[in-house]
Amino acid sequence: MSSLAPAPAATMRQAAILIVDDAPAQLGAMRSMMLQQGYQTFVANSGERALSIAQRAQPDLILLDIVLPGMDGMEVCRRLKAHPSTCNIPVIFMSARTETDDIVAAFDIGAADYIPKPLRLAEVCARVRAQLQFRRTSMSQQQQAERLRLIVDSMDEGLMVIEPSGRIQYTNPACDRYLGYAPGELAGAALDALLAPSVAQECLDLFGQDVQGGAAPKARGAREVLIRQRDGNLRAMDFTLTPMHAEQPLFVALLHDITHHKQSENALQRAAMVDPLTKIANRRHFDNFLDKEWQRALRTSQPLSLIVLDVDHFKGYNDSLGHAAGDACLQQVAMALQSHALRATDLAARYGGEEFVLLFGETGFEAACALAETIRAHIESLNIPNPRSTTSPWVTASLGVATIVPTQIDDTKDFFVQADRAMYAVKETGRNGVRAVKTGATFDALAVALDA
Ligand SMILES: Nc1nc2c(ncn2[C@@H]2O[C@H](COP(=O)(O)OP(=O)(O)OP(=O)(O)O)[C@@H](O)[C@H]2O)c(=O)[nH]1
Repeated sequence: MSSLAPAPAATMRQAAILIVDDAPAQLGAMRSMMLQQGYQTFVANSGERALSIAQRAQPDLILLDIVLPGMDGMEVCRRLKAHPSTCNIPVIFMSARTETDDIVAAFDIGAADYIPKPLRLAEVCARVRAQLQFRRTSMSQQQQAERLRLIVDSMDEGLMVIEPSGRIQYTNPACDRYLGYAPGELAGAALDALLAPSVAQECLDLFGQDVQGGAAPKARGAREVLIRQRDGNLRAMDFTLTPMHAEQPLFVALLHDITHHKQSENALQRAAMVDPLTKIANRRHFDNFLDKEWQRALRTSQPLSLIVLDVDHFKGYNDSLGHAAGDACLQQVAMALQSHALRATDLAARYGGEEFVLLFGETGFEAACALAETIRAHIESLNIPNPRSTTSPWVTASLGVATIVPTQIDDTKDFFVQADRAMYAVKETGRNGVRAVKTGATFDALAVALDA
């Protein structure tokens, strides 16, 4: 025993050793040697006792004699390995049997080591140390793996591990949750079950380049994709692909849900197009809409009609009833206008102050005149009193109409000016009326032809 190496610092953590031997002298010697090494010890002189202590005390290592009364060491080891609470405890056999068959049988049932008797105590200590060190290392690896699993499981981002063929190997709980799948259900699925075919193909191309290219693989920046959920709905996600440095080429996809971000982006976009007071389209929306409808009318040679509407004597209205009442009046007028612009090719908008505009696609001159008159009558029939009006006891409006079949030499600006001028002509001739003009090169040419 004097030749034994000093106990290494690691053993000061008091690893617990269970020593199983039916020979009291051997048991005693082993025990005092292990104590001297700084280990905590348990002893058992039978297989049954060894099993019971192992389950209760959960030692870090078991030194197990093979020849025992009753249940032999081989059977003890078999049972230890079969039980979940003891299967990971390393077992070192100690035996005088040194036949190859015995040694092979011992390793086959899960022995960590096999020490021949008579024991050389320094060798026993060295083997015990090695096993304990190995156990510590593998336990810390297990703990690390467990910690990594916990991190991946509790991530808010979805994570997928994908093979270069596009086969999904693993998805974390956030990914399953986002896409509405049960845990593990996506494993084995193809990437194109989730992505649009063109996007899935792009990913496969990238995988191919990374696998064959030999160049240092690098992460691809996040890109916005629509991912198909299990119920078929699409969900907007930021999608980042990163090659994984593993034995086999694999790719990690990170999915960041941007549905809320998209919703607020859409809400912002919508808000940017709406007049805050009246909640109908604003001038910017109208200008874009006019450009779009103009281009369409150019292609189809269909007429386009524009109404510019200005509330009459609105300054007087505000002055007599207050600004808040003025606001409410504008809201009522806007609602009335909105009710006349129902087709996808129509739009009612507040252009500014008490001025409104309405655009009607595929609407000719007569139809636009009729519409304008209906709208004028509608405003008057709202019966909103306007005490200062010299035109009517009620709030009224003046409407200018312009109709055009646009050609390449016409422009939207002049079209608007024509409707505006018509509206001012109504103002000058008593208000609460409609004035309409046909404008643009098509009608000019027609007028010339008729005059001729
Ligand atoms: N309450 C309210 N008033 C507004 C708003 N925008 C513009 N106005 C008012 O609308 C009035 C427009 O007055 P004017 O341009 O002189 O025209 P008017 O009094 O309607 O006279 P005519 O157009 O000639 O019939 C001004 O007093 C503005 O202050 C608004 O958002 N709310």
